[in-house]
Amino acid sequence: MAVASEGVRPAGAPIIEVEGLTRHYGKLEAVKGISFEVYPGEIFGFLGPNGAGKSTTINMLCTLLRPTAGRARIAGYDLVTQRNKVRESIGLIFQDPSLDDRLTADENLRFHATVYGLPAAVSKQRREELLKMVDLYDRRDQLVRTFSGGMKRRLEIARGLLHYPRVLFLDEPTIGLDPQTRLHLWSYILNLRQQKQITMFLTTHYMDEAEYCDRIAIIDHGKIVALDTPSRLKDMVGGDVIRLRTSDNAVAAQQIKEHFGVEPRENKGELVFEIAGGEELVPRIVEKVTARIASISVRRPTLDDVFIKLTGREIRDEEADARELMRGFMRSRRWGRR
Ligand SMILES: Nc1ncnc2c1ncn2[C@@H]1O[C@H](COP(=O)(O)OP(=O)(O)OP(=O)(O)O)[C@@H](O)[C@H]1O
Repeated sequence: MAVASEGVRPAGAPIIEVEGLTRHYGKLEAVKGISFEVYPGEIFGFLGPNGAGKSTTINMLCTLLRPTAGRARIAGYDLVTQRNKVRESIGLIFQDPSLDDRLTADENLRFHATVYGLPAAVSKQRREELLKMVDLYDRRDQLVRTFSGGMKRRLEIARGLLHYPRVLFLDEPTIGLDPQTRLHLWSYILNLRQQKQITMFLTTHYMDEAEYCDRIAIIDHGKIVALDTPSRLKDMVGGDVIRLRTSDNAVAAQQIKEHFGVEPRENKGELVFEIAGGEELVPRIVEKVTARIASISVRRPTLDDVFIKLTGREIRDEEADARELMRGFMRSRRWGRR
């Protein structure tokens, strides 16, 4: 499988350097010798389906999981031999909430500041600054239990930044949140990058979310299959995406191949193919395909199309949807129980 070239490489020394990073769980090779670099101030995304190895990678980079092989440096510190230095340089925001909802927003931050050994005056000043930044200052003395999912995530972001890390790791930061809250949270993340020039490494399986990243590594079965900016990745698809539903897909596919030189694939009863200048070609397609056309659509490629092009599969599948639903359910139960 080809790995897309890294077309745009930001200037300066990398803040995350990963070389041949590998992790086995028994016989399973969950992460298979991946290599990449992230540059200061970048929002770098790891995009891939459930089970691709995203969490395993982020856990290794956060020093929570020991690599089986390979090496990595964060802010110049070696992941294995300088673990404490790495930990001082990073902030973490995980999939599952880790706030104490019996405490107030400010108490949660104060506890974290104590763990990091921040002097009282510094802690007070940063708590104030960060609570304002995530728009929770007015709610600082209220119990986290009364917060919405989006507010809790914002508080987690503030907490992850208390010790002024150089790199913030976010594992599926918006999982289980509704689309509007996800959008809102992203405006905070982008704002944060602008204000603090912080480097962010995040994992996601949401295509729209990956679009916010400066660069994306697409990961599948523990390997990076492409790494580039979202727009350059989409260029790989090679034109617009045309979907066609006909009364006889076999005949239509043959005619498209004959007249346009592309071989459509069948997906859920539709013929799908990529071609440059799709909109202008629609009348000719209608003319050349003799099977009755029930529907035809043309759109610009998405990252989903890139993933299909690279792996032959869609990134979302029903199993993943079901797993995510279950995760949201478990999370709401856990919060409810406390
Ligand atoms: N502790 C573990 N023991 C054994 N296998 C594991 C363990 N953690 C993960 N795996 C396996 O390693 C592979 C990669 O999992 P990982 O959680 O890193 O993927 P992911 O891309 O983050 O997916 P998800 O979003 O579902 O967490 C999967 O096959 C998973 O089942």
